[in-house]
Amino acid sequence: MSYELLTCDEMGRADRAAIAGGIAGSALMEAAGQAVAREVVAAFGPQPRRVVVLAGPGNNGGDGWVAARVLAEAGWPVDILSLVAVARLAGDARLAADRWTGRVLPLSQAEDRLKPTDSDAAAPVVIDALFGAGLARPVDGEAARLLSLVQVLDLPVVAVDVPSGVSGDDGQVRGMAVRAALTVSFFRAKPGHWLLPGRDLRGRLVIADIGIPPAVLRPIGPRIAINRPPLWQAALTAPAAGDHKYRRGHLVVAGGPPETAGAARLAAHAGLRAGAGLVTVACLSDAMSIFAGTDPAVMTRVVPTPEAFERMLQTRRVAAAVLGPGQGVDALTRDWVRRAIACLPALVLDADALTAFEDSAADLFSQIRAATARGARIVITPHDGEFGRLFPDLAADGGTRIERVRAAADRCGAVVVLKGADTVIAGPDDAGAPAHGRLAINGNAPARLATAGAGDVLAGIAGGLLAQGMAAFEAAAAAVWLHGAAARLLPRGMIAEDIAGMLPRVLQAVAPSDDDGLDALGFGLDGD
Ligand SMILES: NC(=O)C1=CN([C@@H]2O[C@H](COP(=O)(O)OP(=O)(O)OC[C@H]3O[C@@H](n4cnc5c(N)ncnc54)[C@H](O)[C@@H]3O)[C@@H](O)[C@H]2O)[C@@H](O)CC1
Ligand SMILES: Nc1ncnc2c1ncn2[C@@H]1O[C@H](COP(=O)(O)OP(=O)(O)O)[C@@H](O)[C@H]1O
Ligand SMILES: [K+]
Repeated sequence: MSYELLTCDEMGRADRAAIAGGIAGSALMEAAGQAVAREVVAAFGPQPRRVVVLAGPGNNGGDGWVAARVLAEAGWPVDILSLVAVARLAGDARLAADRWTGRVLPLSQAEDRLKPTDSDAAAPVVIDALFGAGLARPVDGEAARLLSLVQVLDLPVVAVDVPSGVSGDDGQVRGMAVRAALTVSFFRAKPGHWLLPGRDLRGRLVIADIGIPPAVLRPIGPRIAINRPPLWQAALTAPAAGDHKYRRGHLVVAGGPPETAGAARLAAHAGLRAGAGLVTVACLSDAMSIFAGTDPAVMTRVVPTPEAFERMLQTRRVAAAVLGPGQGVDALTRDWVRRAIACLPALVLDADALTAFEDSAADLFSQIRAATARGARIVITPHDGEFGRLFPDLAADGGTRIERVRAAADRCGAVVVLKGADTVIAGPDDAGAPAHGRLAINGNAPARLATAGAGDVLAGIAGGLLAQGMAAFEAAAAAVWLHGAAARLLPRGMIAEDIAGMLPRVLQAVAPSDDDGLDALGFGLDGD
C-alpha cells in the first residue's frame, strides 16, 4: 500500500511526467472517469439509478463527462449540468465532452432535475465534478448555488478527486463544499483527504490507479505521508535474546505534585507498555507515596533538588525522559527541562514542559537546537493550545496546519507532534538531519480519544520508543499511530487508563516478533 500524499502541485507534476512519458492525457482522464463510474455502480448499483453530473470548467469536469458517458453506456439515466458551455471547454475536457451524446441541461433546470421525482425509485446520485486540484478561489456564484441545492436536498454525492471547494492541499473549505458519501481520487491521495474538515467531507476514499507509473514520483520526492506502519515499522526494535532491561532502555518520567500525579502515572505505564526496559518516575518527596503506591512495575525515585534530578539522569543510565505531564507550570519545571535537554540522548516534552516556556520559547528552542546538534532526539507534543503558547505568531498567521507545524519544527529543531483529531508530525528542515522536512498526517485516531489523559499516554508511548533507540521522527509517528490503533480496539466508554493495555495486541500486529520459530507456548523447545 502506498503512503505518499501528493499536494495538488505534485499531482500536476506527476500527471505531466506521465504524459511526457508517453501516456496521453486523454487516456488518464478516460481511466479517471471510468474509475468514478465503476465506483458509482459498486456503491449504488447494480440497479441503474438516476445520476446528475455537475461538471466544472477544467479537467475535474472532464472526468465527470467521461463518467457520465460510461454510466449512460451501461444503461444508467444520466443528466449533465455544466458550469460552462461545451464550446468554452478546452483540451482533454473538451474531447471528453464532445464524446457525450446525451442531454446537457441548462443550469436553470438544476433544481427540477436534482429533486427526486415520483418516478425515481431512489434519490438521484450526484457526481460532483466541479473543481478538483485546480480550485483557484472560493466557490461562489452558480457553482455555490448548485452545491447548495444538493446540500438542501440531501442527495448522495460521489466527489471526483475532492468534494468541490475542499482544498486538496490542506483540507480547508474555500467558499463552500458538500459532504460526499464517496470520493474517488487518482494515483495517490492528497493531504486534504486526511486533514479536517476535508477528511470528514470526503466520505469513503477510493484511490484509483489510472496508469500513472509510480516511477514519476522519484524526481518529485513527496515529503508528506499518511502515517502508516511502513513509515516507521522497520525502526521498531524487538527485544533481542541478549537483552537486559537497561539495554532495552531506561525511561524516566518527571512526576509532578500530588494533585496532578495521574498524568505522569499514565505516561510511565504507557512507556513500559511501549517497550522501555524500565521506567522510573522522578518526583519530590510529597508525591512519593502516590507514585510508589500505584504501578508495581514502575519505580520511583525522590529527587529533592534539580541537582539531584540531573545527577540521577547522569548516573542511572537513562535512555530517554518524558517531561511535562502534570508537572506544573513553574520555574522548577523549566529547570528540570533545561537539565534534561542538556544531558539526555532523547526526550519528549509535553504539556507543562511546553507551557512553562510560554514567555521564554526562544530560550527553549536554542537549548533544543544545541542538543539536537550533538545528536539528541527530541520530540515535542503540543495540542493546539500549547502550540499557540510556544508559537503564537504561527498559530495566528492563518497558514495551513501543515505550514504551521513545519515552520514550528524548523524553528525549534525538534520533531513536532501537533495533536488533535488530525494529528500532524513534522521533522525540522535541517539539511542532513534524519527527519528533515518530513511530515506525516495521522488518520487512525478515533474521536473517543478526546478524553482526559490520552495525551499523557501518547507522551509515554513516544518516550518508551525513544528509550529503545528509535529515531525521533519514527518514534513520534509510531507513537501516534500505536495510540490511535490501541484506542480503535477499545469501545466507546474507553478512558485513558485503558489505552496502554491494548498496546501488546497492537505491537504484536506491527512489530517484529522476538520469538520466531516457536509455537505459541514454546513447547517446541523440547524438540518434539
Ligand atoms: N493526474 C492528474 O492530475 C489527473 C487529473 N485529473 C483531473 O483533473 C483535475 C484537475 O484539473 P484542472 O487542473 O483542470 O483543475 P479543475 O478542473 O479542478 O479546476 C480548474 C478550472 O476551474 C476554474 N476554477 C477554479 N476555481 C474556481 C472557482 N472557485 N470558481 C469557478 N471556477 C473556478 C479554473 O479557472 C479552471 O477553469 C483533478 O482534480 C482531476 O479530477 C484527471 O483527469 C486524471 C489525471
Ligand atoms: N477528536 C479526536 N479524534 C481523534 N483523536 C483525538 C481527538 N481529540 C483528541 N485526540 C487525541 O487525544 C489526545 C489528547 O491529548 P491532549 O490534548 O494532550 O489531552 P490530555 O492533556 O487530556 O491528555 C491526543 O493524542 C489527540 O491527538
Ligand atoms: K470535485
